[in-house]
Amino acid sequence: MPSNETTKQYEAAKALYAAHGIDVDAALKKLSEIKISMHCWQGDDVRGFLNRDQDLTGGIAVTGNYPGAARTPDELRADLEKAFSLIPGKHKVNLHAIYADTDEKVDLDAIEPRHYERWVEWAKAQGLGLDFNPTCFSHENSKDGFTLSHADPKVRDFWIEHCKRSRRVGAYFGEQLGQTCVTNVWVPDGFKDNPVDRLAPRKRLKDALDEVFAEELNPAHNLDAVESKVFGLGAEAYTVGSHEFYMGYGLQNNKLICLDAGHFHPTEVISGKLSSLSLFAEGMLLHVSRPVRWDSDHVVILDDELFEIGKELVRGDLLGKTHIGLDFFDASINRVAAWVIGTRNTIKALLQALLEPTDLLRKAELAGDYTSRLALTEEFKTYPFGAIWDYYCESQGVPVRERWLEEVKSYERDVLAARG
Ligand SMILES: C[C@H](O)[C@H](O)[C@@H](O)C(=O)CO
Ligand SMILES: [Mn+2]
Repeated sequence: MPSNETTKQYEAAKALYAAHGIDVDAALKKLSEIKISMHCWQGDDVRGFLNRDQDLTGGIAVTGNYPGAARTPDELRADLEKAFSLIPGKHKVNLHAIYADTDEKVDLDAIEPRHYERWVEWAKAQGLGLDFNPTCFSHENSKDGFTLSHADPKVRDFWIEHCKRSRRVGAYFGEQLGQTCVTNVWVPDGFKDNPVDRLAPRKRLKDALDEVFAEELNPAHNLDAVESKVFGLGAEAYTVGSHEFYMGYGLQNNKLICLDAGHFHPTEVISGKLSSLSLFAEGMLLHVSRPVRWDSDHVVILDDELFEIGKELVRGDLLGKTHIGLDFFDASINRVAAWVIGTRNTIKALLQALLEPTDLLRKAELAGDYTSRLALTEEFKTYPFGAIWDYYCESQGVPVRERWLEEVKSYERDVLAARG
């Protein structure tokens, strides 16, 4: 229950919003229904448990050596639980295939739902949903930078098999948990230098995806997404799975189109793409991230783009067809804190958007009153949103403001420090 002081501040703030016709209680109810898919790989620097001897490849990089990374599935789950205890709402965990929790030595082309059973049992007990991703990197068969579009059919088949099996794991999650799992395919395939033939790898990728998606799965259990990228480390000149490629593929094949905030040119933003995609796509998956000069996967902060993403989703009523996931990995700070900061910020941006008097602003815009549009959007930025956020946190039983940091610090002292 929120304290008297928090409630007092909330009531005062609520009256200001109500003056513009905003129902704050309804906004909070809506917010509590939005699930954020928190990516497991922030907890251990994208290592996973299947190929721990392999270096991270695929043109992505984690920098930093902050102590306390999870080394086992139990440690990772304990860290996730800690993070969720500091984040309001009930959410999802996004797993990569390499996070299988099994005593068997299993390769990626042999994974089965049973290798993820412990994750399902845990998710059930925690009331969480699960999402999934085939891991097409950090493996012997991806060492030359190509997977599903590989010119060698043997290598290609390995990855096709892995992706097919990943979808079945996704369907198993959805069926077991009663919440649709989004299985997202991202491959790092690309050339460091200018290719002669841009078409052939794309043709191979298209055909490989057709094979991967050939099996019909119950959409209530599993939805497929495809994720593009402009470039990766070591694949600077050409990426097979470009935005145009996957937009075309997704539209033609009714797949969710995944937009990762770090996968576009530095001045290009994903918020601006949502309205267009919503008119044509089956749905969208977001990888909310923060590129700093490149796809650096910094922890998400409350910046203009995050607010804009929230506003686009709310103003366009796109929450029903958009799955919100996070994708960042920073090993230079406490990893539990990284999750808490990024996830709380994403929820805050959605709350800001839900508290906007959109109808009023839309009327001003339609009437050509751009002066009011600008004046009001600027004034609403400093409305007492913090008081609403504090009330929401307390009513959801999680710490207000920076109080969560103390809990992370003591977890670091009591649990993470022992890991070295
Ligand atoms: C772990 C990766 O970040 C993830 O699979 C993918 O979504 C990506 O964004 C690669 O750059
Ligand atoms: Mn991503």
